[in-house]
Amino acid sequence: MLAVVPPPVTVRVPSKINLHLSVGDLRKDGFHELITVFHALSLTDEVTVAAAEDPGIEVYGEGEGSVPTGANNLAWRAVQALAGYVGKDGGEPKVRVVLRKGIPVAGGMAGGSADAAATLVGLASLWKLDIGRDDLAEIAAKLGSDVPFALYGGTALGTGRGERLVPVLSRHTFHWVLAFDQRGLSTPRVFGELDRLRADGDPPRVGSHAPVVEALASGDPRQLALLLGNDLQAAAVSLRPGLRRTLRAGVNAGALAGTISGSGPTCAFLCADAQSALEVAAELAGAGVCRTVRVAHGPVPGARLVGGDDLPRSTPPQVHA
Ligand SMILES: C[C@@](CO)(OP(=O)(O)O)[C@H](O)COP(=O)(O)OP(=O)(O)OC[C@H]1O[C@@H](n2ccc(N)nc2=O)[C@H](O)[C@@H]1O
Ligand SMILES: Nc1ncnc2c1ncn2[C@@H]1O[C@H](COP(=O)(O)OP(=O)(O)O)[C@@H](O)[C@H]1O
Repeated sequence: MLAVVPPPVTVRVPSKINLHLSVGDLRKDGFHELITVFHALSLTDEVTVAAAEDPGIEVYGEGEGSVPTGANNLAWRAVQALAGYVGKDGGEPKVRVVLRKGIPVAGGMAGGSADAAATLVGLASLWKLDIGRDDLAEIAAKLGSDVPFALYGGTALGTGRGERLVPVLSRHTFHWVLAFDQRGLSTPRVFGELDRLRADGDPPRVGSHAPVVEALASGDPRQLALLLGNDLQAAAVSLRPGLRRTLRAGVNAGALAGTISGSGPTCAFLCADAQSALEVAAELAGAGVCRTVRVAHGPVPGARLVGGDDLPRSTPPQVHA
């Protein structure tokens, strides 16, 4: 009898920027307490999962040469985590994962986390699992601090090490220009640099996230522009001083404001509208301050099956402190 092989499943998953990132103390487990406002952008990766006798990972697109294809790829760790959770294939899942990357690698936009989240959603469909997004989020949090957000997307307040999420109302589509740097920055290195800067002095800290949440509800990009802030920015600029010039160039090109996303080095520029974003992107591309420029909008939904039925629940559960 012929075995029925299920058709491959493709998932589109957003990148993220941090509209607000407040870094607290270093915890005993090596992580820092965070308060962050995540915002999912239309710059995406696409992940295809398929049943295969020759398991493994293939990577194409943005930064393909610098993405590991072995067991340390975050998407493969997601395969193993879900297989372990449901007791499938004795820990050696017979699947092939193809990553088509648009998100810059080690860019502070959570590309690896996005691929892990997409893999969980794709496999849940491929294996016809009766599992919801909230159960996947528990597995996701073990894979990395940013992975749960990539499942839900939208705009959300993240606390803990970033994995505890509450949705934030965002009334508007915001338009962004993204400047990719020549090389990535290591997330642990940037957190370490912030610890060093804080041990040596007192770099300025972002204030409360509340005004950012209010600006999102108002939907006014000009109000939001005044409030973008990231405690990791000083550390990223300290490690990569050229970013100061990139940030200036975006504002000189007509952006309302610029910020470094997460641990960088990608710079995100908020623009007044879609037309302005195109104009800023064109001028920034000619300024010679970055490798590549992209336009994107947000918020957009989290990991979604392409052309198929989706898993239930599209916003994170309410969590009360
Ligand atoms: C900084 C942020 C902001 O959204 O994004 P990126 O710049 O990486 O995209 C995240 O906190 C990154 O999350 P993620 O990239 O998933 O990090 P993880 O794999 O969980 O952790 C990698 C390392 O970063 C440091 N880390 C991460 C999160 C956190 N709250 N405190 C930390 O100190 C730790 O050294 C940890 O070992
Ligand atoms: N699927 C993946 N895509 C990108 N990078 C990955 C992936 N899996 C593991 N990595 C590793 O994770 C590191 C961080 O990548 P990424 O998630 O893109 O950046 P960031 O943590 O800055 O948001 C990369 O340098 C790479 O070595």
